[in-house]
Amino acid sequence: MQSIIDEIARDMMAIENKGEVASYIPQLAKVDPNQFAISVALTNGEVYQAGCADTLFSIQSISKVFTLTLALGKLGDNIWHRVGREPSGDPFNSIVQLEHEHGKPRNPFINAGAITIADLIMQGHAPKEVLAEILHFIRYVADDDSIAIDEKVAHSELKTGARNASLAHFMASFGHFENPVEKVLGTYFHHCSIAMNTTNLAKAGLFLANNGVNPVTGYTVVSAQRAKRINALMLMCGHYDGSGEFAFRVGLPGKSGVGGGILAVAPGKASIGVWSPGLDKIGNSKLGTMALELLANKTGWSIFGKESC
Ligand SMILES: NC(=O)CC[C@H](N)C(=O)O
Repeated sequence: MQSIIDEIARDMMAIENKGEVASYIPQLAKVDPNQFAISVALTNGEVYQAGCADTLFSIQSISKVFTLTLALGKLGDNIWHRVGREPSGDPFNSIVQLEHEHGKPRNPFINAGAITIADLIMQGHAPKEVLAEILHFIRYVADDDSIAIDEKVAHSELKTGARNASLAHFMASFGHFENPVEKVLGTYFHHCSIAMNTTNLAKAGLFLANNGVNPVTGYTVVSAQRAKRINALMLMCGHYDGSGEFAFRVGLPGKSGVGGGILAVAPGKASIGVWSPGLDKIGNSKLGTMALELLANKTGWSIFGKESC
């Protein structure tokens, strides 16, 4: 495994066009695109890393996997009254479907869906308390108590978050929100601004690769059924309108973020964190996707089968 990912990291660093860093969040626009990291946590507890795997980056929408897991823990299947589980086929910040579908977002991973999930997990509590809970959960699954919110990114998002604010107010106009819109947005912007490295991410996803159980501690994080369902949502919706392309090329459940990270799950085998800040046109990490495609091909981990037998 070490030689496979060393080779992938070398190949990625040699590519000249590394994509464009997200510019609509000014703090993310400052990140050097010339960086790549990959970490692979196997279900037997071994962890492998290559590139700048200790460098922290903004996990952005990858945080939606953890907030969805928390929401399911608190409310179970009741969340599906407020959010759907179908791919949207639209960009992550799109508003068009919301009017037709009466303020019910297509899935928990587009922005409207994740803002709804933030409203659901708040249950009348202050953003500070909910964020402490989200952080506590992520630190627990990643086994790293130093994981924290990058306040600069959170403020940068807050200042330029007109689109997300529009989505939230539009949904609130249907009478769906249980908490004040500004507080829900504050919670959402802050959980998107959590900083992690690829090894944190790989470890944090292990429970999804191992039927809901963290294979290192032996603790059950979620039921096997829930892990399977979260993986299904990641496969179908985790890359927005690029989810089909990601399934076609990589063939693993995955969740991307505009910070350039991707968490991918190879059920029964491994959890993988990759990061490279340059994005493709859809807003998914360009080199991150390429690296996962190479890894899936070299290991035969695609859930759809191997390239050759
Ligand atoms: N795709 C993403 O990572 C988007 C998350 C970002 N915080 C936003 O709301 O726009």
